[in-house]
Amino acid sequence: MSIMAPAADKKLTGLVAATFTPITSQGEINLSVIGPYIDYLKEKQGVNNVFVNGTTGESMSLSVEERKLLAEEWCRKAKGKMDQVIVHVGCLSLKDTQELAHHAAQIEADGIAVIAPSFFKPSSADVLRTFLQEVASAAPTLPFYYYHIPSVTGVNVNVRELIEGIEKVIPSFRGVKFTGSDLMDLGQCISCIPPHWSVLYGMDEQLLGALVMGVHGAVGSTYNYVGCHVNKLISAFETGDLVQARTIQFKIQELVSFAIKLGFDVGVNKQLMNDLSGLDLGPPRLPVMACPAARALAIKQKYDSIFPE
Ligand SMILES: CC(=O)N[C@H](C=O)[C@@H](O)[C@H](O)[C@H](O)CO
Ligand SMILES: CC(=O)C(=O)O
Repeated sequence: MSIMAPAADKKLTGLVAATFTPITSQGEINLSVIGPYIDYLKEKQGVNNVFVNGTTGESMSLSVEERKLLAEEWCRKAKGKMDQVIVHVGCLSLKDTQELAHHAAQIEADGIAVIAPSFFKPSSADVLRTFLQEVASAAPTLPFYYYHIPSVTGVNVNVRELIEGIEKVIPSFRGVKFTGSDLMDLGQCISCIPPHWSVLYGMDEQLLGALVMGVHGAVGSTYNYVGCHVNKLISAFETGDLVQARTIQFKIQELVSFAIKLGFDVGVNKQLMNDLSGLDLGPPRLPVMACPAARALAIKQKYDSIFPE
């Protein structure tokens, strides 16, 4: 066996919570909540993987230094508790992204994920692949995931085209977090990848469609508080009980569509999580606005009516 083999190279499957970043009322990152947050996810939601410093974690509104401190604390507190900690390291600057990738390797994260830069956008799948290759070279042994989220980045490359043969330039490539609705592209990715890679779906409200297509897991913000229900959805799907799987998916759709009508951004989502979990994750950071208390409470009431105790 090569000594260059990644230490924790296990296939990523099941639910992955895209975590919120705890912030104090003064607007500083709040590392003290991360330990209790991990216990909550494990014990109350049955979620054993986290995706930190992503969209939900407001990574693009954090400094590189803050992202390092957060990633380090997540890795430290998750040790022996979570199966995997995936650290999102994407930034607008290649240098910053490489620095965070290198740091993630030092703190023994289980993997890194990278979104496409979105101010100056890669002009083609080839250019994006070259960017990803430069990032991976800063952490060559760490499992590497491309994070596809065209609704946010505006970079809508065909993922199948991007990943075709990508292991030749990124030997550590292990899969895709696919936050998009193109089930054809999703299926074409799943059908072409080697068995030890993972494709994880990122549109929580339509996970069942992606499970049918063959995804290996899911990364999402709502698994912070509906993870326990979605674990049942996945079990029902795996045992062939589509009626039960649909029943749960329809409930999640009812919750998310209700939230979207009230303006479901990270600020609202974070306040909903505060109300449902009892954790104090604080407010979001500008330009995301804090959520009016009444709005999150209305969504919580909807949650309580959809998922009575
Ligand atoms: C755009 C966005 O943030 N998508 C998240 C994951 O990637 C999802 O988890 C959504 O928050 C969720 O599906 C609710 O719409
Ligand atoms: C939602 C998601 O996957 C993220 O926070 O990046």
